[in-house]
Amino acid sequence: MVIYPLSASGISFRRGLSTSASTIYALSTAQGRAALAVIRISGRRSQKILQRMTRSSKPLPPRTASLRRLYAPRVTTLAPASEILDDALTLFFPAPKSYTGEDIVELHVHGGRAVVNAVMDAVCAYGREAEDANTLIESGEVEAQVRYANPGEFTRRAYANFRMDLTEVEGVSGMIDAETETQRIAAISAAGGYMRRLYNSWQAELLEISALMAAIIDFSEEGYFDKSGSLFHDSITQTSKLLSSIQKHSEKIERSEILLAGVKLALLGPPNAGKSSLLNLFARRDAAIVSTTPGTTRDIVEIGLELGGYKVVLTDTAGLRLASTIGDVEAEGINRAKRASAEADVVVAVIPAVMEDPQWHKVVRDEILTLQQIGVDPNFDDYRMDPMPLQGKKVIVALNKTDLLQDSKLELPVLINQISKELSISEDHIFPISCVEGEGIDELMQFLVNSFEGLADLGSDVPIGASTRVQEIIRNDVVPSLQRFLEHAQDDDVVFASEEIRYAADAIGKITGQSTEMEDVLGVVFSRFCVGK
Ligand SMILES: Nc1nc2c(c(=O)[nH]1)N(C=O)[C@@H](CNc1ccc(C(=O)N[C@@H](CCC(=O)O)C(=O)O)cc1)CN2
Repeated sequence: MVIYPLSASGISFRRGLSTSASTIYALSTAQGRAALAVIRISGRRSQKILQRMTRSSKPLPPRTASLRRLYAPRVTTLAPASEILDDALTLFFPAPKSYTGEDIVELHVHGGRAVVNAVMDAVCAYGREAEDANTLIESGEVEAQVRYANPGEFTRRAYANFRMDLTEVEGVSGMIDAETETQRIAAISAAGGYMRRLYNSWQAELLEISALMAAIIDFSEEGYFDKSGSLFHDSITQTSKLLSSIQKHSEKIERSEILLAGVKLALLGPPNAGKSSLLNLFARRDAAIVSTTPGTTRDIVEIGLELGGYKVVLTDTAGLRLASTIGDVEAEGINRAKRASAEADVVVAVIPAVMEDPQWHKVVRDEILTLQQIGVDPNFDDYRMDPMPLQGKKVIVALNKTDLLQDSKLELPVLINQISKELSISEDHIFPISCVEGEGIDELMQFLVNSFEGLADLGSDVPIGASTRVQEIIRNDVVPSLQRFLEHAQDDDVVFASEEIRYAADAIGKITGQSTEMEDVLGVVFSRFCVGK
């Protein structure tokens, strides 16, 4: 039997070999004054450190919170009372049932800077006491140490000890970085093992197909299998099905991306229309300079905010004006404004209900009409939500300063109708607002939130977060190799086809951080075909 090496990539993660001599500790909560702080210790010496620190010889009850007094090492030169460090809630998780798979101790202390520093100094000092060194020399280890953890080292140990795969590791960092509700939901699917299970199931299926292919190759001469046989046919069907679900998954990741990176929302409009005031209302803070002098916003102000659970990157742009009436600096600002609007997912055109300069529409109208015609990336077509009479950009009008109208009941319908016609924007997409009085802001925001939902268009699916690493492996390795499999299979090229399956399985192994072994393939072959018989 020909055995093809699976891990051609040669990646080695040295997993399972992590009987690290060092015990690590770190402040797991944020730096700085706080009500509480959690100090985590992981490694063989953690229990010993805790016993000494609490001056207790009793082993701690596993996985149970207990209130203990923490003492400084006796070396202190200060008054005896200073030996008391803090009263802390302590936890002990014995290996292997812990986050890292090693013994873990958690100290929940008061969150003052001096408390944290003193407790951490004590952890280090107790950990380095000579007695331990003797035990370690006996056990044949030289370099046992207690030291402050490197970034991500607890999770790295969790991975090394097979407590997590790489998608879960990435999920954990996603949980920590999540700023919005959607980002959190996207991260929990990875952190909670959903991606691991999904990718492992793909890999298991590929190994099964690989086993089929190996059997076809090995026994074809003996007449048990042939290329026209049903097994070969089955493997092609199975692979095409798998390929299509992998492609669907990949599209879902791309759609989720807009939620994760943020919807790009641009504010556009003539000078002094109230764009910055609207931005401030959105951001609920004074983020942009609000001034009544036209042309204040010469540059682009970018603000990240959360609207209805969506991350939004909002750009306030320079007011559009006629190029002949402005200076170079402002002209550059206007160019940037145009670029920002062209790149935006949604554009809010802010137009004052009472026009100071009737020339506004020459510029704004042209700009908005151009935006509507800007072709969007064809890949984004399916995410575009509604059947708006717009070709390209989604443009919404905020008709501002309605408080300045003499008789808004009478004037507004006329204005809305006029703008709708001039800009070929549906009346439903024109929102009368007053930034000064806060009128109509909620309705506008609600509409925006609804359109964000349309942009990501995940249906009933939850957003999934996948790292660029994962996306690239799926896009550049897994999908192409399965496509090549189908091509080779079409040409009855069983050997080449079978190599592609193994390549795809190996690529998925790269995603989860576990490399596939030929043993797995053999295991499946034996269980399915009773080869030795
Ligand atoms: N105090 C505290 N809170 C925390 C954490 C932590 O480490 N400490 N976490 C850190 O990220 C998260 C929880 N994650 C954890 C994941 C696994 C285990 C653990 O002990 N796992 C064992 C036992 C599981 C069980 O009880 O059945 C295991 O998997 O074998 C603990 C925390 C969030 N909150």
